[in-house]
Parts: sequence; structure tokens; C-alpha cells
Amino acid sequence: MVIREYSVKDFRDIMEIDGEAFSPRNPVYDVYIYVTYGSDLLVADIGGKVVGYIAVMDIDRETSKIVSLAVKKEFRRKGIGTKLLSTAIERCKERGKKKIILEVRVSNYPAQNLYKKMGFKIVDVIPNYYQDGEDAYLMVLDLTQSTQEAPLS
Ligand SMILES: CC(=O)SCCNC(=O)CCNC(=O)[C@H](O)C(C)(C)COP(=O)(O)OP(=O)(O)OC[C@H]1O[C@@H](n2cnc3c(N)ncnc32)[C@H](O)[C@@H]1OP(=O)(O)O
Repeated sequence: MVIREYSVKDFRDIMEIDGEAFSPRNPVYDVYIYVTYGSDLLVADIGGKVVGYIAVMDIDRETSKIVSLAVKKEFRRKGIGTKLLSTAIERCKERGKKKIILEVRVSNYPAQNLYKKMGFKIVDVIPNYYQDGEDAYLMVLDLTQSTQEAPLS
């Protein structure tokens, strides 16, 4: 498996991964925005097949936001989400970012566990953040003092 930058031929794979990962799925337009205007879009590639991706957008000079992260169902729990996230974090550091933020459903324990393992902390609850009325946790990773568990490769 390699983590590499997105290329335009990956769009269909990303839409497929999104379709099975999110309910309701991310609108095509949102995904189009990530891939067109994102600061960093990385994919996990196994033999030419994209099995996961992470999309990062810059909020301001010091802050980046993880706008989406997903791994194909049959490839989960193999460390791919960790590798995508740790690579994205490292690249934010290289771009001089001081913190990374994200929103995650309060019911999404798998993702929260992953983010906590990587040093993110819950700093706020955003009521009714999602269209179905579910609240979101706002999580933050302080890059000026973060210690990542996962090694980069
Ligand atoms: C900002 C946002 O995009 S929030 C939305 C995040 N994305 C989603 O929820 C989409 C659907 N989910 C997924 O695609 C995946 O489950 C992801 C991206 C959350 C995790 O990807 P994976 O490749 O499975 O993660 P990975 O194998 O690296 O697991 C790392 C850790 O996350 C946690 N974790 C992952 N899956 C689970 C699970 N099902 N239950 C509990 N903890 C879990 C564990 O702590 C795990 O470490 P461990 O395996 O040593 O116990």
C-alpha cells in the first residue's frame, strides 16, 4: 500500500468509498470542492486501486481542517486510516500549520478513537451540526506539542 497524492482519475473511486462510508453520503459537489480547492488530498493505493482517502483544507495560516477521511469497508482495521491521518498531519506540519481541527459525529466511536489515538482532543460540542440533527464534536490537534503514536512511512 502506498499513500500518494490524489489524481483526477481517482474521483470515481473516492465517490464509491464515500457512498459506503457516509450516510447520508457527501454530496458530489462537496467532494468536487475538496479535490479542486483542497490544500491536500491523499489516497491509499493498493495495486492501483484506491481504498481510502483523506481531504484537508486550510482555514487560515495556522489552521488546517480534516474535511473527510474514509477507508473502504473491507480494508478497515488494517492501519490504513492511521497511515492516511499521520501522513496528512506530517504534511500540515511541513506547511507550518499550528493546529488541525475537525468535526465528527458524537456517535462515531471508530473515528473518535482513531483521532484520540493520534492526539486530537474534544474541545466542544456543536449542536445539530449534521442535516439529520446529530451533534458534532469539535476536535483539535495542537501541532506545537503533538506526539503521534503512529510512525510515518
Ligand atoms: C472528519 C471526518 O471525516 S469524521 C468521519 C470519519 N470517517 C468515517 O466515519 C467513515 C467511515 N469509517 C471509516 O472509513 C473508518 O472506520 C475510519 C477512517 C474511521 C478508520 O479507518 P481504519 O483504516 O479502519 O483505521 P485503523 O485501522 O487505522 O484504526 C486505527 C484505530 O482507530 C480505532 N478504530 C478503528 N475502527 C474502529 C472500530 N470499528 N471500533 C472502535 N475503534 C476503531 C481503533 O482505535 C484503531 O486502532 P486499533 O486497531 O489498534 O484498535
